[in-house]
Amino acid sequence: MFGSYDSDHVGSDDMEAILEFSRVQNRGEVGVAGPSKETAQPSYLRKHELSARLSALESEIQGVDEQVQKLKALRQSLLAEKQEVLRQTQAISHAQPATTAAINGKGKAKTSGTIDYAMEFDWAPQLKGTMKKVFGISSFRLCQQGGCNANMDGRDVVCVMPTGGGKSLTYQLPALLTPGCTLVISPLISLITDQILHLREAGVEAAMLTGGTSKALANEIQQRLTAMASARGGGQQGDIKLCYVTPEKIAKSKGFMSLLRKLVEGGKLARIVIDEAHCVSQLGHDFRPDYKKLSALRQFFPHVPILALSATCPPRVLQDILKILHMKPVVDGKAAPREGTVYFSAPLYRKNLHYSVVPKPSSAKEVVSAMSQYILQNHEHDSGIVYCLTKKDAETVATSLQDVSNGRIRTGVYHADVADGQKEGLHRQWRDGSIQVVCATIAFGLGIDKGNVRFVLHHTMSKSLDGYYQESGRAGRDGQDADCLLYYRPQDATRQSSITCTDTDGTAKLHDMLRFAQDMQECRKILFAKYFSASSDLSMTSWTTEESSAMDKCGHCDNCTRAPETIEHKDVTIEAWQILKILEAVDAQGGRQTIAGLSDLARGLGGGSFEASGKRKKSKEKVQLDYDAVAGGKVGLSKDDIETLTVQLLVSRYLGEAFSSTAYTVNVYVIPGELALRLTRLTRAEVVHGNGPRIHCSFKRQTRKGKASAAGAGTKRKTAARDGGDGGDVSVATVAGSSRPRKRLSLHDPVHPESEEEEDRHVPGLAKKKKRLHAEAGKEDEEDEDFTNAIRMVNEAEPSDAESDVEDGGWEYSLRPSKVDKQPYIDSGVISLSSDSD
Ligand SMILES: Nc1ncnc2c1ncn2[C@@H]1O[C@H](COP(=O)(O)OP(=O)(O)OP(=O)(O)O)[C@@H](O)[C@H]1O
Repeated sequence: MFGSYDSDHVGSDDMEAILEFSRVQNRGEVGVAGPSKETAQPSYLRKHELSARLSALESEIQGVDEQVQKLKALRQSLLAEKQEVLRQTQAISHAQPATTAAINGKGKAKTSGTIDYAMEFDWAPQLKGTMKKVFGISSFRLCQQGGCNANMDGRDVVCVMPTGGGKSLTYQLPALLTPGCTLVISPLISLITDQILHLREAGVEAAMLTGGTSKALANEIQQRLTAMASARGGGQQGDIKLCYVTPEKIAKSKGFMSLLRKLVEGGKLARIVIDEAHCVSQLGHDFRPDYKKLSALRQFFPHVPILALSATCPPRVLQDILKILHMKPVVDGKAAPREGTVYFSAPLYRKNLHYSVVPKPSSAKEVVSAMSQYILQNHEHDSGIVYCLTKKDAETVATSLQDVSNGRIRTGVYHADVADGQKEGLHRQWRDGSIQVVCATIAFGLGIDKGNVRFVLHHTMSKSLDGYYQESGRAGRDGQDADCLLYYRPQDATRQSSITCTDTDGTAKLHDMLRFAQDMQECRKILFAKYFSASSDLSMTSWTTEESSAMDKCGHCDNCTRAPETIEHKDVTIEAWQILKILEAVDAQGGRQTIAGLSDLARGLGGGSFEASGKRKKSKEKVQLDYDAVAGGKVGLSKDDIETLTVQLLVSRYLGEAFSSTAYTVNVYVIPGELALRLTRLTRAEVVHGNGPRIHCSFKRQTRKGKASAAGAGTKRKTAARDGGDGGDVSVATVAGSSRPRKRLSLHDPVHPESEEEEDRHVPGLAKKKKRLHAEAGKEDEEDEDFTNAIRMVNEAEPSDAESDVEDGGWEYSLRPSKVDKQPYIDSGVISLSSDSD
């Protein structure tokens, strides 16, 4: 070692080092490892040695890193293989391949190599046994059996069933029969809470992890899931069979994702259920950004089956769901090849729901009396819901219903401002029957799972037909008969308009709702079918059932069973022309009219004058309307008929709306619409001679022998449908869902004089008549005052309703979008406009 030095290059430093080295050697310390080495070794040697050690270590670490990478890759592939083996094991132990199934007579193959999941499989006894034992349900409905079978077979599934159809069972039942935990992603905490409540009542181990779960409880649940993940073998006592989370948990919690990974690695994540799956798609109206992030699930856990559930899923939304969730194209659930997402859909039409639109009296008291009478006479001991427009309405209706029925109807209130504890209490009492009727805003419903709701009344119509379908759909979820009554009066159009006015899409939707409410001819089922096929590209076949095609009448809604003499369908082109002319004159003077105000003015109430103000006048002044010059006389229709016609003209664009907002209110006025000129450019004589478009409208009429009772509507329909009759007035009817005879019910349909002339006959004496008209005008002014207050109230209440009706403010539940640019969907409705003579 010493000799290896080149003496020519030895300097004084080196010499010192050499001497030092010799001294150390003499002490026999060279090569001795230990603390003294560092000081003893010459620094140049130490440098060399350390650098050699460093590179050796680095190279070793690099080698280890490479091995770690390789081992990680090996682990991943082993895990994937394990998942596949688990899946196959499950499939082999449960599903019958088509050929075997055919031999067994179960799960018969429709065509070679495909599986009919709608048939019975080997696990049928367990499915049915558990369904009965745990959920108390004896038979499957719609596509539940198919959904369960495909789920049990470890397939990816998309299941589209109407609201209340029973989608939950399609995953809850398989969750109980397969090892591991089923993860359910659901949009609302209230919905999750309700499901958990039900499952626990049924003795099922279910848990929820949401932003609202306390830290202690979340820790406990996570520990239980971790223990499940690492436990060997199949199910253990106390395993969490269903774990519900909101999409935010998946999108934002890394800890939860790593917990899921552990479950997957332990083979304990049985399936992932995505409820309200249409929320992943931006093409759907209910898009939620956090739902979109669910796409990560398939990327992270490629072998865990996914079940996507929705109440309505138009084709383009379905395609989007499949793409975002990385699911394969759909295959028919009744002839499914081994590859692909098994697809099931059930008709949207629910034949146990009996729809009626009933006239809504003009005074608030009368509305509540009508409802009370309806409930006591048709559903005295049944549970129901009354949907109201505002929180204030819900409270008032609840109190008044209880008062007017002398406490026989026990009511509760539910809206966004009700404290959580109270909501839970209400829920409990409603379920156990101590509260009979819940008066609520739209905050109540999504996820409210009470099967035996026998009636849903709408105190004010919904703001869209989607909303109405969904809200009314909360009736009869147990499949038994239930009534859906919409209390409608044209003035409610204004109340709703004041809320939806900022949104063009909202206005279009409201007009669709109004067309439905005003229609007194077309079957309600067909109206729904047409609307949904036009607004959501949903095939009409969604409304086809085993018994009838989409375009067959239901035979039991109000329009199918209406006695012909209870409506009058007539040509009202002249009256429409008059209304438009009067409005034109008002508009020319800078005046404004509400629906109610226009109706009064058209009939000559208030002395036939109107307030001219606005931009064109400096101050408010009364202008006397010259009826003969402007419109060839007053309009000879009753107040209600004019309002009905006004709404028809509104939804068919002969009239438009103008809004004027103050800090607290939005006032809604009717103005000449884009089509108004089609009529107003003509003279009265031309219209009389049949020039221009013709306008027909249906009006409710009372019969002499009996009255078209709101209270008896559902019953009458059912009797008619059963007897194959025409739904004519009957004196004895039966209660929904029973054959118990019931007394004929009284009417809440307000008396409508058909014209001033007829009114004259009923009220002899002009002075008397004038007195009454003025009194009426005064009363109506009062109503307007109330109405303005109501709008004020709406505007105060609605924003918070809208925000807090649903969790995670800003997200509002509705079934599907509607296309703004679509033309009105009703082609045979109340109004018919013919331009042949134009
Ligand atoms: N086969 C069945 N027979 C009788 N009742 C059933 C059946 N399946 C489910 N139900 C009941 O129907 C009701 C609605 O079920 P579920 O909550 O699953 O509906 P859903 O399709 O999820 O509705 P939504 O879309 O409104 O949430 C529940 O009360 C449930 O117990």
